[in-house]
Order: sequence, then C-alpha cells, then structure tokens
Amino acid sequence: MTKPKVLISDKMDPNAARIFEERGCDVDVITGETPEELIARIGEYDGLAIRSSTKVTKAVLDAATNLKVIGRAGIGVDNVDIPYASGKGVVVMNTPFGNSITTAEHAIAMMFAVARQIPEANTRTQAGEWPKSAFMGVELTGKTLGLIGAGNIGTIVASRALGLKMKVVAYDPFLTEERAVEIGVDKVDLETLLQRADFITLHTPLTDQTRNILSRERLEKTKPGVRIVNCARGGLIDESALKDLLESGHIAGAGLDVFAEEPAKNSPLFGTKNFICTPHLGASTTEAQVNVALQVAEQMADFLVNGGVTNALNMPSLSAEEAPKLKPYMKLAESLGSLVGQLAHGNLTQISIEREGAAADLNGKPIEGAVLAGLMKQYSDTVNMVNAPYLAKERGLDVRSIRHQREGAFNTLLRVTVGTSQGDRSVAGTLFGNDTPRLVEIFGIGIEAELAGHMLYIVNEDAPGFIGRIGTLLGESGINIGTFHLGRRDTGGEAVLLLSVDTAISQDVIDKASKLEGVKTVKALEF
Ligand SMILES: NC(=O)c1ccc[n+]([C@@H]2O[C@H](COP(=O)([O-])OP(=O)(O)OC[C@H]3O[C@@H](n4cnc5c(N)ncnc54)[C@H](O)[C@@H]3O)[C@@H](O)[C@H]2O)c1
Ligand SMILES: O=C(O)[C@H](O)COP(=O)(O)O
Repeated sequence: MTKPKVLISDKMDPNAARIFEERGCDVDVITGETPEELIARIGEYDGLAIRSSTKVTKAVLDAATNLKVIGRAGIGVDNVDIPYASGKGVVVMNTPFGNSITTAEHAIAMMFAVARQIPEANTRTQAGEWPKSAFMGVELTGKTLGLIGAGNIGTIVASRALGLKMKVVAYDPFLTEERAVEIGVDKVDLETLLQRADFITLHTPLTDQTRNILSRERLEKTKPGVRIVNCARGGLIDESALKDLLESGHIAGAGLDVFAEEPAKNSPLFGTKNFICTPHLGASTTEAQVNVALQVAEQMADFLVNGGVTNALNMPSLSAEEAPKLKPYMKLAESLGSLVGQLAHGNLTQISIEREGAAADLNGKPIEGAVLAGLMKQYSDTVNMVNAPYLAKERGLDVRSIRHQREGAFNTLLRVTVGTSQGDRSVAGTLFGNDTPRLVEIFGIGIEAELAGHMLYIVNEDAPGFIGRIGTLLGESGINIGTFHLGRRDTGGEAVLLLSVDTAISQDVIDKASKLEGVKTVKALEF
C-alpha cells in the first residue's frame, strides 16, 4: 500500500513530522511558500498540516486533487474555506484545546500590561529616563471584566480573572444560565457588558456574526476609561474607531495580539497612545506548540491510515476504535444508498436511514454519510461521505436517521427508504459473520445478495421458464453470470432477479431483456 503523503506548510514543532513518519505517512516540511508555489505543489498530497499563515483558498483546494484532510495545529480556522473544502470532500480538523491555556494566559498578561503600561515603562526605563511619575496604573482587583465569548479560552480567562478577584460578566449567545453559574460569571447581553465592563476581552471565532462585533457604535457605548484586549481575531474590532477613541481618551488602553490584516506591518494603530500589541503570539509557548503539533499529526495520521475522525469541523467524529467496527457497515450503507439511488425513479424528496438490532448502538452519523454518498454518486463523481450531507442539503433532501431498539429477523439491520414523487421505496441489508454486507430486502421482497460489480436487476412475473430465457439471452450475448439471486412477493406474483455478471451490460441486452415474456423492469446496476 502506498503511504499517505502529508505537507506541513507552516512552522510547526518538529514532533509533528516525527509522528507522521512513525504513523506510516511520508511527510514534507516546506514553509513560507507563496500561494502560487503552494498551488503548484499541493496536488501530490493527501494531507495538509497548517497553522494560521497558510491560506487554504478555493484556488488551493481546486489544485488539491488528492487532498483528503486539512489539519490546523491550533484553533482558528478562518484561514480555511471550510464550505468549499466540504464541497470537495476534504475533512478539516483543528486541535481545539492544545493552546487554550496558553492563549488565556496571554490575554491575562495583556490585561496587566495595559493596566500598568509595562511595555512603555520598560522602553523608557531602559532608555535611561527613570520615568517614575509618568505612569499611574490601575488595579485589576474589584474591577469588572467583560468577556465576549465564553468558550474554552473565555472560560479559562474567567477562572484566572476570578482568581484575581475581578467580577466577570459574559456575553455569549450559546452560554446557558447553568453553565454561567458553573463558571462563576454573570450572563449578560452585549449592551450591558459594554456599560459595565472596566476591561473587555474577546474570545470568539471570526464569523459573519462576530465580524466587527466591537464596531465604532459599540465602542462609543463602552464605559469611559475601559481597557480592551483582543487575543482572538483581528476582524472583531473596528481598528480605526479604536484608534480614535484611544486618542480621545475614552478608551484608556488597548492590547491587541491580532489584527484585521496580518502580518500587520504598518497598522495605523502603531504609535497610538496607550496602545500595545504582540505579533499573534497568543499560542506561542513551548507547551502549546508541542501540544498542537502532536495532536494534529496524531489526528491526521489516524484519519489517513485508519479512517478515525477526531475534531473534524465538517464531519462527525469517529474513533480509531469505532472505525474498524463501522467499516463493513459503511460499505453496506453505501451499497444500499447506491441501490436506491439507481433504482428509485422520480424526484427524491426524503430519505430515512433506520438502524435496528446491533446497528442501533453504532454511531449513526458516519453511516448516514455513507448512505448519502452512495445515493449522491448518481449525481456527482466527486462525492464522498464528507461532502454528501452538504450536497443532499443543497438539493433539499430531507434526511432522517431512525434507531430501533427492537430486534427483527436479523441481529443487525440497516434499512434505507427514499420518498419519491411516486411513493416510498425501501431496501434493507445486514452483515453476515459481522463483516460481510448482504442485501436482504428490496422493495418489500426478501432476497439475499451481495451488491458488487456489474449487476442486472429484473422485476418479472413469477412464472415457469423465465430463468431459462434470461440465462439463454445472457449466454448468447457472451455475458457470464457470477451469482444469481431470486426473491418473490408471493407465488405467481411479482419476482425480483438480481444477477452479478462479469462484464458491463450493454443497452442492447437490456432492451432484449425488457422484451422477454413476463418482464416488467430491467436495469443495469454498478457497485
Ligand atoms: N491569538 C491566538 O494566538 C489565538 C490562539 C487560540 C485561539 N484564538 C482565537 O480564539 C478564538 C476562541 O477560541 P476558543 O477555543 O475559546 O473557541 P470556542 O469555540 O471554545 O469558544 C468560542 C465561543 O465564542 C462564542 N460565540 C460564537 N459566536 C458568538 C457571538 N456572535 N457573540 C458572542 N460569542 C460568540 C461561542 O458560543 C463559544 O462559546 C478562536 O476561534 C481563535 O480565533 C487565538
Ligand atoms: O487560532 C489559533 O490557534 C491561534 O490563532 C494560533 O495561531 P498560530 O498557530 O498561527 O500561532
């Protein structure tokens, strides 16, 4: 088996390359390339490991013809076009906890630095000025900290601030009252936070909802003398308004680790009074960098080598332990999806995926992805279980997952039912010996068949002589039959014949089969 190939395109702790190699991947570390250079190179890689410098744009993804996974050694993924990556079937992962303590500590350090003007005091002292009377700071004790975003980092900042005897108020639409009590903060709306906070610190991702969350209008509503820290993302604050309000003295100090445009080499904020900054150093400690490098390499190698999915932003998680157990189910799910996709006529409006017996205890999301991938293969060559749910959504397909505790005739069963403009059509399958997928029911008729390779599906009237006629037709057409499966609704009623054959079946043979006595439907299937 050829080894998966990974490119590390940003500066990363060397542990990442070591782990990739130990886990059976070939790895290249090539940092600092231009977008054009990356585009020229990316086609040969299965995995791309990045930090915040590499911008994974549509153009990069279009050139990434072999890419299966992007791993972000860190948290923020606003440098990756995730919807486009999802559409291309590329998994995007991050390492959500590896640098959170480090970044929270940086935010606290910035708060102290702003409160006591440490950078400027340091510069002037070292210049020989001894400017003791030029600096008068404020205490953090007893002050109110306004937290915008109370996720992993915000929560750590809150706990450190509470330790410093600050009061903490938090604005986060996804923070529940219970969680707010648990972490010791007051949940407030944004207006209240702006009015009450002596210090404001931001800890949200950059999204369409959070972009410019501290707009000029909101900055003007802050308490006079407020100090603001941003160690999250640059686009969260209106930088020009921040400059004006620092100059007017309404804002007493600001500490930014991140800028709307990075690298920030000529920011208008540079030189503004009471303004301090660092060059996106939030995650830059030895501990955090080792954490995220190890984690991203483990996660990506696990995915590329074993199919395990951890911390993916566009796909459900799947542990390395679950992956081998789910593998035969994924095969079965994809075949069933493909079968209904090939057989159902009319516009598909709804699909339900039922799991029964042992299958009911499994992680349903990957199975759902595999069914949809099988189904959507009729419409797209590049579909896989990552992008299939997105394609299904785009087409307005209503997807339902149902889990039955009951045990039926099979100890494990997957059933896929599609609602078409002509009514519901359902197929079901099981695993023989825990790992061999088998179709056991097609449109209400019991049958037992492996779905593989070239197949011929025929619905006919159950009557003597039919099997001989179809055997003769295929024989005369030079088509060798591999396996032969029969099922019928009742004696003399509707019967189903599923044949696997060694070569693709031509339209001419299908037309001839359709004309045989008693035949209702003929369809060539491919798995
Ligand atoms: N400076 C650095 O080097 C550095 C390092 C790590 C992370 N970060 C940034 O910090 C961000 C936060 O990291 P995290 O680990 O805490 O993420 P997280 O996902 O755990 O928390 C983000 C929080 O923001 C909240 N949120 C989302 N939309 C919001 C909105 N409109 N208003 C208010 N709150 C909203 C979410 O509910 C969530 O609780 C990351 O997205 C990343 O951009 C920066
Ligand atoms: O989102 C993050 O994890 C931080 O912004 C860190 O970015 P970096 O890996 O480029 O330091």
